[in-house]
Amino acid sequence: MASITAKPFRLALLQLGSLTSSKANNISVAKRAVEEAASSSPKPNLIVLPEIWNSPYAVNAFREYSEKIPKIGSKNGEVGDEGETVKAMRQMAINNNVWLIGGSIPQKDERTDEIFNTCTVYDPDGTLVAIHQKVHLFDIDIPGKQTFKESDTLTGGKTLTTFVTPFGKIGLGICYDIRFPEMATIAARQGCVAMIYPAAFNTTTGPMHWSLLQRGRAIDNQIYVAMCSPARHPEASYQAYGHSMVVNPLGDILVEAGHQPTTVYADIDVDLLATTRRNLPITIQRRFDVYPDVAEKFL
Ligand SMILES: NC(=O)CCC(=O)C(=O)O
Repeated sequence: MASITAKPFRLALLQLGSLTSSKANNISVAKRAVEEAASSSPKPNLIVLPEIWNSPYAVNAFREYSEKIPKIGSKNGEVGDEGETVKAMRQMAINNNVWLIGGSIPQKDERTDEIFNTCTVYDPDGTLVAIHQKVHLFDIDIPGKQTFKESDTLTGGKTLTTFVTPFGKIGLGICYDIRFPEMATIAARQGCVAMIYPAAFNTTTGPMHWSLLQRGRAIDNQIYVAMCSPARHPEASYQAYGHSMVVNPLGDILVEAGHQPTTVYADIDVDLLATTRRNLPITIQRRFDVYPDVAEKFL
């Protein structure tokens, strides 16, 4: 297990409301919410947007709203042909001097013509520091309740994603990815202090599993877990659950939104990781002689 190096930090989850079919509107909504969160006191270090916030969450919309995303390491002003949402997110990070997990947006790979559900992360200089393409596509059919098939238009990503900040290493997943516990376990064993998932559960699966999944991932791995959802929108074809949430390594819910537009904040106390791991020493009691270390090939 990699050791954890981290400092206390403050997290803000933006549960955006007033999202429409206008990308320009959605960018303005996000920009305002980032400004408001960044000007709150104490100022958050890391701000998170929800899943697919610049486009309707609908399989037939993803291609139309998709954008080109430049390479990791690309800097502000260096890239001429990046999409308008990426440009806007860089500016949000720079203008507010914060780290920004840009939720997710539909990404077009111009080389292969594939569309991905993609999260980008920016440092306070606007440098693109991480890209996570949703690995597990949300294909479910609960008759009479919830049917969705991302794979109709999206392609699944093939890599796991972590990034390093001055306050610690963070693991990324997107929504349905949380149902696959290996991702969080690998991130924890690579030294991540938190797994953060831009997300959009719905009114069927949200009440069933939203909170349990986060608490489970947190307790199993003794890390912080956060999910950031859009607010519910009565006119949308997909009813997002809301309830943006942060859970600590003991599985306690630190903060939970309702379903209305709001921003929730949580202070990440890194000492609690060490205390939890000392008091419940599962990280040093694993029996890799009985089962292999799932993280080994990624370390
Ligand atoms: N956008 C998603 O991946 C939704 C996942 C979801 O609702 C679930 O229950 O899992």
